[in-house]
Amino acid sequence: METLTIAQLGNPILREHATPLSAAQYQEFAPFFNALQLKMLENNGVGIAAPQVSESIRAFIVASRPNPRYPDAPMMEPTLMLNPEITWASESMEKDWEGCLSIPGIRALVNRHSHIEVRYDTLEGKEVKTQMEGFIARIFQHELDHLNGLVFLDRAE
Ligand SMILES: O=C(CSC(=O)[C@H](Cc1ccccc1)CC(F)(F)F)c1ccccc1
Ligand SMILES: [Zn+2]
Repeated sequence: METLTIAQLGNPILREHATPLSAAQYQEFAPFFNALQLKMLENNGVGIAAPQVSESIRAFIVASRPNPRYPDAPMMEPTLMLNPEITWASESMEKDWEGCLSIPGIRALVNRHSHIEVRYDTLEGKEVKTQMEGFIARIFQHELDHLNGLVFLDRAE
């Protein structure tokens, strides 16, 4: 596999609606998902979506960690989420700063749901249903937007 390149804003791939994966494909993509996680880590990201490396499939990684901007952000293992969905979202919204590996050097204030309930599949094909709030909920919503051809600037206040 050639090394992954992060698509920058202006690349039409970032504007596509990504394609769902069939469970039969999960294991097939395992090497790609490892490369995707490495790409995120080498760029100090707290998340990354497959379309950002020009693979228009419904998969992303969430990897919250404390950082200067979010000192109280929870430390979590990088988590691969396949065919992710929001099943419930709070009325209450919170505004905070976001960045994007596809739009380097730009930060914007973005309104996101404070609490969400989500579902996704793991690489092993197990369905996970869980609740998220705060920074993790923010990252999930940011990455899900990437699967639907949206970037955070589209929602900037
Ligand atoms: O700007 C970055 C890197 S940009 C980043 O990690 C994006 C994820 C993200 C950062 C901040 C808020 C929500 C999502 C990753 C992307 F672009 F692939 F989606 C950042 C890192 C830690 C905290 C805040 C910002
Ligand atoms: Zn992004």
